[in-house]
Amino acid sequence: MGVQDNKEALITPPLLEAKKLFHKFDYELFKNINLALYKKQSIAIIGTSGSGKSTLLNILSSLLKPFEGEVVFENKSLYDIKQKNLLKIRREDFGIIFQAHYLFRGFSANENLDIAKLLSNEEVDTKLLQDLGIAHVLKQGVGELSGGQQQRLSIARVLTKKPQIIFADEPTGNLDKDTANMVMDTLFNYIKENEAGLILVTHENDLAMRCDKVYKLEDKELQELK
Ligand SMILES: Nc1ncnc2c1ncn2[C@@H]1O[C@H](COP(=O)(O)OP(=O)(O)OP(=O)(O)O)[C@@H](O)[C@H]1O
Repeated sequence: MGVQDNKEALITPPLLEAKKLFHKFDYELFKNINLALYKKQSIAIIGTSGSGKSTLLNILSSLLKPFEGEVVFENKSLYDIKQKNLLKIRREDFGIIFQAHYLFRGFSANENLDIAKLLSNEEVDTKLLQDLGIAHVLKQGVGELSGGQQQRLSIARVLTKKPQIIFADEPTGNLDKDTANMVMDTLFNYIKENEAGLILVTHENDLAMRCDKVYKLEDKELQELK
């Protein structure tokens, strides 16, 4: 964050806030997790395999309820929001990009984007498709696309609905380094242009370091690295 952004952070409430999150399965996974995401800000979470990064992202994105603590969106705890409204937030405000992308395989790339267009009343941004390097494959069936092209199509679909917060779990996992950087550029541009925020889970330290803030999930707690 620049000086100007820091000033802004002081007067603008966070887009999303995690307060004292504690989660366990058969054993304690993490505790005392606090973080705040502001508009135009990107946060990376790194950590060894099994440290609980995906679980934390599931909690932050409302898909999983923590054992203790709360996630606050627009000044309200997610757990005080009625189910119907929570579904609306998930559909409209949260853009969730996971490793396994849920594209409709019997349909073309274009038809997959039409679905996002219909659900959100937003137009598909052709520049976005060019930036992601998939503008030329729109007529092809999803099954004919490479894994990396499918991944980028699923990112385009999520961005088309213009979410306020992008939650991305290894969004560049199938991509070579240059393409991964291109996808990250697109995500960074998106959050700046749309005053949105990004929370990224990744194994790639280089990609993480491109974010404004970097945390490591280690010894069951979030350590701030940047
Ligand atoms: N629903 C569940 N029930 C029980 N244990 C679970 C569940 N989900 C995850 N775990 C366990 O919690 C631990 C953390 O998993 P998680 O996927 O959050 O880690 P991660 O840091 O994202 O790992 P990776 O980098 O390998 O994807 C793992 O030991 C996993 O087996």
